[in-house]
Amino acid sequence: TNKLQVSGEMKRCYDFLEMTSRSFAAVIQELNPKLRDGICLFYLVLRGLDTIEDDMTIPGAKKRHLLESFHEIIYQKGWTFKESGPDEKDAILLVEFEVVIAEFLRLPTEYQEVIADITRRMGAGMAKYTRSRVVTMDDYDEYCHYVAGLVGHGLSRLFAVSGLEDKSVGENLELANSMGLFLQKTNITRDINEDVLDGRCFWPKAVWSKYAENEEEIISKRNRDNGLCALNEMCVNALSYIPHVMDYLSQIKEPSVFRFCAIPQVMAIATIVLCFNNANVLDDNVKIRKGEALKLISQATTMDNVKRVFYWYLVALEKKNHPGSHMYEEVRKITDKAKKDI
Ligand SMILES: CC(C)(C)CN1C(=O)[C@@H](CC(=O)N[C@@H](CC(=O)O)C(=O)O)O[C@H](c2cccc3ccccc23)c2cc(Cl)ccc21
Repeated sequence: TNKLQVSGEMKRCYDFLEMTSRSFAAVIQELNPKLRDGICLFYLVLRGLDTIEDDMTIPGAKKRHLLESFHEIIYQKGWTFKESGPDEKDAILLVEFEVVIAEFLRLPTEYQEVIADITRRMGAGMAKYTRSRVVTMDDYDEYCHYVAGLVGHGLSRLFAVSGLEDKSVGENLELANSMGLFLQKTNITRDINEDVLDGRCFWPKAVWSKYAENEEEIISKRNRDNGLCALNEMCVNALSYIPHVMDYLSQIKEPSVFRFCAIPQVMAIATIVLCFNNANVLDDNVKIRKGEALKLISQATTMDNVKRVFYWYLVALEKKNHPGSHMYEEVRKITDKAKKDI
């Protein structure tokens, strides 16, 4: 990455990228120059939204106003926000957000319009969910659409606008949505212990209320068998996006765009298979080992390799799926179908 060619402010933006998510920052920096800055800035704008959404010290009305107007804030030179709670890990990004805005305003107008449109729709969706909980399965799909599906929409439109991918990639937004939902639903399923201990819960009440009286009971040791039933239902729900993920990745041609898209997906399949029927998820924040992650990153280079990775993990899932484990039949259907298709 010849950083020397970027402006001082853009250099600072890449510093923020590395602060927020080191491993993924490297993948963004390896993107084709036509997309590198645009996606770095898109990522930072989304991280700015996320930092506001996550900050429990911002009063409800003020938070909703910030979320709903963030798509206009990104056009306001000099805007900064110094009121983040002390625990917000990315607070520095909002303090120095004017740097992101200055560079955003230097992007081609077409890129700005995609980023602003997604920011507007995501901010409105996040604002809606500051008031209501995720109750029904439709709420679950809608919330994940707002915070992750729309990212797929925006990225696919940027890929098309850059000319590096076919126009159709920016039009088939159902597949793009599924790319985001697979990642987000995997994260939500994995993070239940951390979220419940933080007083939050993104698992739909429609699932957990069959097995627990309240959110704390999902992870309690005395309710373990029921907690595992809920966990397995959450895993099966996330696994349902795999066919769409395969179809989406099959249409991506530019190598750096393929890796950018494939790396999070191979991490997600490994994570969701690790979570299935795994009581540790209810007690801890389980993560795939660093060595396994590095191996996955090295594999996420071609469609054939990605198919092999998914196939391998679905065979591993089949091995974990014992008669008597909850969702046994549904998992059988997924693994049998995948063994035919992949
Ligand atoms: C919520 C989320 C899944 C959309 C977050 N999200 C991702 O998870 C990142 C990966 C990431 O940040 N990994 C972190 C791990 C972590 O923080 O959990 C890492 O350090 O490796 O990838 C996604 C992402 C990348 C490529 C294609 C996508 C298509 C649709 C939706 C999202 C897509 C992402 C792309 C952009 Cl532009 C912005 C955000 C994301």
